[in-house]
Amino acid sequence: MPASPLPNATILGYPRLGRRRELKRAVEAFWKGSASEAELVEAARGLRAATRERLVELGLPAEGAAIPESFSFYDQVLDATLALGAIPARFSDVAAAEDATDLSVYFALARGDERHQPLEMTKWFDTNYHYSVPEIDPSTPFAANAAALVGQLAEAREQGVESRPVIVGPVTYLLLSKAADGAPEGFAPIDRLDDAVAAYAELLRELAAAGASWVQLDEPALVSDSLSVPREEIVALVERAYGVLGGGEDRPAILLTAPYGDSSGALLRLAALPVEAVHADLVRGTLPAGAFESGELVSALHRKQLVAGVVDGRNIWRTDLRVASGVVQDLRLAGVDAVVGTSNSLQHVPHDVDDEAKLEPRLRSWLAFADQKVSQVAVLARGLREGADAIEPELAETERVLADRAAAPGVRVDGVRARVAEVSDADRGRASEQERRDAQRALSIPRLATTTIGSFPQTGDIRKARAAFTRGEIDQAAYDGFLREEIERVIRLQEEIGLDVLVHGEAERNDMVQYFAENLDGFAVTEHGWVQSYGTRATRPSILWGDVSRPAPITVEWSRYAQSLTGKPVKGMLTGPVTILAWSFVRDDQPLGDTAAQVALALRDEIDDLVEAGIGIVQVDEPALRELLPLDADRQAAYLDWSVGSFRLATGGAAPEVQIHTHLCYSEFGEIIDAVDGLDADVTSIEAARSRMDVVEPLGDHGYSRGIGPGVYDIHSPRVPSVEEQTELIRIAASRIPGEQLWVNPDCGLKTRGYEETVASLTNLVRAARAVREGAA
Ligand code: MET
Ligand SMILES: [Zn+2]
Repeated sequence: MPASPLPNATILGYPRLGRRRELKRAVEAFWKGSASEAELVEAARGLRAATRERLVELGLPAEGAAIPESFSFYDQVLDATLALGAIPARFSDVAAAEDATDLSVYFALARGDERHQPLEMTKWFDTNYHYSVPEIDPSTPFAANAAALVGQLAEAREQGVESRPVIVGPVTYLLLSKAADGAPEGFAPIDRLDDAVAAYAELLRELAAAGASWVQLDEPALVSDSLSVPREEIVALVERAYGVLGGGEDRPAILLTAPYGDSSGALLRLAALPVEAVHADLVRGTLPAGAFESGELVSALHRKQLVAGVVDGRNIWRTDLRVASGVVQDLRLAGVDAVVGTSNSLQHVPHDVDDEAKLEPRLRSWLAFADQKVSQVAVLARGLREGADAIEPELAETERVLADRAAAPGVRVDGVRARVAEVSDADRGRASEQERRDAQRALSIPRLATTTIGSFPQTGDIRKARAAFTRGEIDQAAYDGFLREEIERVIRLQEEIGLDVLVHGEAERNDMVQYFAENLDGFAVTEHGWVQSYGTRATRPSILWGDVSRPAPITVEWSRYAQSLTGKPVKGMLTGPVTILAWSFVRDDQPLGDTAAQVALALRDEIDDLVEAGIGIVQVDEPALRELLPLDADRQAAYLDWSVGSFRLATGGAAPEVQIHTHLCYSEFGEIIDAVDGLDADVTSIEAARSRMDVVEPLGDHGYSRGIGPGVYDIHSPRVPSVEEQTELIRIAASRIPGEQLWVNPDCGLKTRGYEETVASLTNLVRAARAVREGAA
């Protein structure tokens, strides 16, 4: 300290799995034992080197800490746990083992072993990325371990790059932690803030000693109203923590970031902290109202840098460079030392549009994946250095591309728009609950009816057949024949097990969103557009680029076939509009609600056709309803309005005798219970086994009157829950919810499970339901 300022271009982070998911393969080989730890470490080093080289090639300076060290073997919150030495006591035997290495402890926490449950995983802010939840109690150790970060710095230096270590900041870290089992009543991890900050201070000292000029501390907690502590208090906690960290002598310069939302309410206070740079997400957020014009912001930022997150790290569209350039030029003109940056880490977008040779070139020209976004940052930064005129050709070019996008066929389809315009409130309402209950008696569904959530195990055979079909090795008829056999097998199996409401098993779907994207107009799918979901897992979100419509029925033939095989009711199975949007990259040129309504109408037609084909029960999954809830409380009401509205629009055409189910797979339910009620589904299944039915209580209190299926079988592990265990859970639920409303089902779909454990678990589930039904066990 004082360090030289950051160069005027940076990003907050970069995808970690590698362009071809090399890290996934390396880590999984290590887990399987087919690669040594040394080989894994070497692979990771190679990936990090490739990333740095690529970032320099794309225009980030190699000097001055513009390049973040955002690599992770598994998860950035887990990285922080290791860097802080905050190993939960229940893993102390692992850490003490003679042959323990940092990496073996790391993966034990991530994945568990025979004797240890892994750390829980949960969603990171409003993304579909999952982090490993730290477990903190009053005696959790905090002892800095900077080895990994220091190693990366040295590696970078050898490569001729001065990089910037990135760590989740102390306030966010603790607010995302949970109290370890056995922690005293009333204890909250954030109570340990001072201890954690001391460890961070030590980390910073070690980094400084290793030559780090800058460090990035991420505090997305600053933008969230969904944490256990109100936002106002979070800002105060950040002030307390950074007051201490900033006061430290031997430390790198600090860049404090606030990604994923609007920190404008706190920015003036953040600017007053003893840090050298603050970041603001200027895609989702704004600058503090009035403070810019009044000069307040400029004086608050005196001798500090502002990293202006003007390039969207959550989406794959080309940035409107003219608008972004305007924002950063205004800052510069006002006297702010602005650095062009991304709104958040690019870990949520795929690598490179140029890898997508099969995408329609016109669509491709509208897109920017991580690499294109880095180039855009570099262009904007040049505009700051040389003046906006210097980048006029680039500004004009994006303008041309955006205009092309706006006018391209399929982006606005008159018929689709006319239909949305005609939607009225009546389309979003069904018959009264009572009327529906009466009409649905004809379905003859027993009390405590047993069912599953939809998917059955996706076996190697299914994946092989799909791959062969995709490669053109088998034709449509052969593939369809294979799927029919699979459906028949799954139906017979469910009959044998004795389930009451059957499913066709979803063997035809590679993914519950992509399958619909492939069958609806307005979507495109990518070849290499992988985005990390957790650990080594990645998904390939589809791109929703145009007006959405359904050229032909999608699921109807499979459901009709399944129903033709059995006298028991077969549930039709659809993914809901909110989830389709949440797990795709969605056009940014109109409100999400407008797009959701188009998807809803397509699904509405699908439900009509299913009913026409003799399907009496249709499930519309909305597992992402909670995920998409805005972090900002002010935006939540509007969100709930369009999200619930789109579900109701999708299902509102169903006659009273059609039973509509929905499924949500998370248990923090309290926050959106009104929304779930608002969906007005006849039956809702939710995850509940892991929390031992905790979710049922708020429902009971709420006077929830429709059907509810709290999961009694945790499908996240291969463990087979016994009859007794499941009986107990059903009993707990039945003590809080009238038996007529209760359904018995697993927590979620079975696609990731094997057949052996699935059959055993479902057999036990059916026995448990019977036992409670008969009051005999
Ligand atoms: C993530 S929710 C999954 C629901 C889907 N119907 C399935 O069973 O797989
Ligand atoms: Zn689910």
